[in-house]
Amino acid sequence: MKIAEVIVDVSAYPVDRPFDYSIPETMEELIECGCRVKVPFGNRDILGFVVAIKNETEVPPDKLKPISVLLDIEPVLTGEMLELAKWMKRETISYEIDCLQAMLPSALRAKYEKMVILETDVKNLEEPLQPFFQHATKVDYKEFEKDGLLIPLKKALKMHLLSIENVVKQKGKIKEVRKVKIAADQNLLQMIYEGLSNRAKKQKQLVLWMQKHVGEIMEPEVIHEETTCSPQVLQAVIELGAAEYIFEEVYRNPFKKDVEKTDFLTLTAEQETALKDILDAMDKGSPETFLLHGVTGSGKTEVYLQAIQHCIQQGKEAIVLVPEISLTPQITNRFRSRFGEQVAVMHSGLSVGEKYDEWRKVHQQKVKVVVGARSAVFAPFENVGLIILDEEHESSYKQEDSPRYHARDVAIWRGKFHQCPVILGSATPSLESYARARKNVYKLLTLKERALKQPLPSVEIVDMREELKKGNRSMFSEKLADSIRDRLKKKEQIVLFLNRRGYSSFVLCRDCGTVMQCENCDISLTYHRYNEKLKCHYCGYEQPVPTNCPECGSEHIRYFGTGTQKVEEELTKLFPEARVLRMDVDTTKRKGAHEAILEDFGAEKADILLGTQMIAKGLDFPNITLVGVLSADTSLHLPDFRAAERTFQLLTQVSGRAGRAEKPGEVIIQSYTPEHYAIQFAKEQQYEPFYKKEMMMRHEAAYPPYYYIALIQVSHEDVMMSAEYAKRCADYLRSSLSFDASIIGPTTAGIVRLQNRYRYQCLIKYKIEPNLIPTFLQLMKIYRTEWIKKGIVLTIDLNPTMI
Ligand SMILES: Nc1ncnc2c1ncn2[C@@H]1O[C@H](COP(=O)(O)OP(=O)(O)OP(=O)(O)O)[C@@H](O)[C@H]1O
Ligand SMILES: [Zn+2]
Repeated sequence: MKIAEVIVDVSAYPVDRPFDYSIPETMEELIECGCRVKVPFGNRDILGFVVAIKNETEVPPDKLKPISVLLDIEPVLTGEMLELAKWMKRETISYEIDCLQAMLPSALRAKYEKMVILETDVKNLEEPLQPFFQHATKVDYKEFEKDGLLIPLKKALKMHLLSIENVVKQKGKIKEVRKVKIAADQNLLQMIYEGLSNRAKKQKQLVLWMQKHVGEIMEPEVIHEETTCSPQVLQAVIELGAAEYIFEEVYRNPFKKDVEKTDFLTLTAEQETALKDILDAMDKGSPETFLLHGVTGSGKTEVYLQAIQHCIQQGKEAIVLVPEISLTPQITNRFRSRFGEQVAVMHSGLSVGEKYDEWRKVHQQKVKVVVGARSAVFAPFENVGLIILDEEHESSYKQEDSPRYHARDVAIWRGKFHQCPVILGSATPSLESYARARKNVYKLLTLKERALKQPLPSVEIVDMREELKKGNRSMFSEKLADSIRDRLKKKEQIVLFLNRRGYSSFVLCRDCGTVMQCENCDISLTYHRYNEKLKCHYCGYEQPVPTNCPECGSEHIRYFGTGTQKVEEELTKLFPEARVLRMDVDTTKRKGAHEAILEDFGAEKADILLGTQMIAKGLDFPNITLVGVLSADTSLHLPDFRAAERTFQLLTQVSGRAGRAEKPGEVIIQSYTPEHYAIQFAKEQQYEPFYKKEMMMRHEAAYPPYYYIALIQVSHEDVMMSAEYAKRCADYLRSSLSFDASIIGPTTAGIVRLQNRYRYQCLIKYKIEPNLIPTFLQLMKIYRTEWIKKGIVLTIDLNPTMI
């Protein structure tokens, strides 16, 4: 008898290990490692992944249960992925099941119909399969199941004569998906909530959750995933009127337009040198990591493109990672215009079905290149020849939820597995990567000049304190206003960058100084003009703007700070002739909106592009000659040791949008702390001096890259419980770790109360600590077996990107 080791889908189980199940005879020829199955666990059937197949087990025969259902006859995960999950689980202290799930598109977690598609001439099929495809090219998988033809089907799949497609719902040529639209009326939801009896606990929970997502449209799978409610519970709540089903058309081709082919550019000498080293590593099959440090506009992308070309010529595949925020059509089109149909794109803007389609192209080896955000690092290619992380310094490469992996680490692991090089590219590398490059752990490649030899833009810093003294209370300094006027006259384009969102950052009572706060979090609420409400950006809580101060009753309520909407208003007042496009979370909510705004700006349908972080990266428009940074300081004063680094990176990146073609660029940075070194070095646009200064600061404070850090966070609804268990946690760490590791805390977290939970944390700094992982695993075990029952939530984040 054959035995399967199965990782089961219960991530709250104290022991994280595979369980043995017997393989029923009917499945023996069909089952493989990487297939999903249903297995009995406790008193129900749950999902699991087969991670190994063996002949023996220590489980006594009367305890051994058989696999109930085989979900895939083609494995969804490769052997590489199963191995990677084992590594990730230890590296990030998470459940193996969470690692495995993170590698798959969410469509595989949803309900779908499986169809078998004919990929060849019917005659090439084995005889028993032929009748199915005499009159159809698409046949329901269930037919084969019913007729016991899974074995020949599997064979045909292996030979790529057939393929399997998962379909959400089909009607004619258009694919429709069913979505859930949550009621837009907060009061209605509240009434439904209050009307539910306390015994309907799950339904109450769901309605409570819906109150934070008023009016939103979501896929039911997303709701199930986020709330763990069953379809029955959702159905019941929909019947009560808290939400309704709507149908949306889904165009399964995520590319709206075809792109024209572009040719390879003749490389500059610097690009040539960099490329040569990369190609050498590819030819030698050497898993080297390169850090491609190139100033903005130096043509890093062209180097990637030519390296990918070489990779394809070698018959291998390439993975390109881009931060979600800059995964714009501009970027993806540059890859599509070179490699056409050989490119798949993966990002969060796609629907569940589209994501799945793209993933399947990769899984079935129909494409050679994947361009995507963080999770595309798991693209199931089997013959990877090159992995690229563009803008490698971006914090979005680190996943903030379990499994807390960094795409850079996963990329390097895969590079070793496939014996292929990894390129980390940036104009402003993270300190960690640059330090590694200086120690020759990574190989440093440098592009010092812009591709067309254009000079970097000139940068001027305006001291906003002086403006105030002069009596200028506007958001625009005289200098910036003059320059904007000048460009409008010359019909050149302007980018204005604001590191904020919403209309006003916060609302304050002028008499007593009370700032309107979220009910659930220790965070001030943000005013949103489009619905005239105050909103919490952390938990989604919303309330109307009070007419009187809740503390002192005063009517003197004032809006503070500047958001993009407010800037836009002032812009139209100052420059009524200017055509302004605003790009922030509010204007890009609708699918494709991002794309449309950039397209309009590219077609010069607007003079000014005003936006948040979204516009700092990747934009490559020749007519932009002025970049204005309205307030450089906002990211500088965050309580995080990377605040200066982030500010420097942001300012350098956004400055780099100016003067990329023939016309020279100008950058104006407004600041209330112009003397700060991050701002001064950004003015020089010199990475090296900034790096040296910042390394000194990190050295003094014993922070990365000199030390590693790990962050343990404990939270509970009761502040005393949270404090108590955080202390137990710190005590445990102190008793288990060596003297080389310093443990700071427990202290309260930056935001103490979030979503009604009080948060404490311990920070661990260490250089070499052999006991670290075993200690964490042990701590996790204590948590999972005991503390979790008391309502404690404990998370461990190794190398956190934000603290
Ligand atoms: N060898 C070359 N010859 C001519 N033009 C080039 C060459 N290399 C790049 N370019 C052009 O220079 C511009 C900047 O290149 P690219 O966007 O690749 O730079 P980058 O380093 O990725 O920039 P950033 O980091 O600012 O996004 C692009 O318009 C690109 O087409
Ligand atoms: Zn909140």
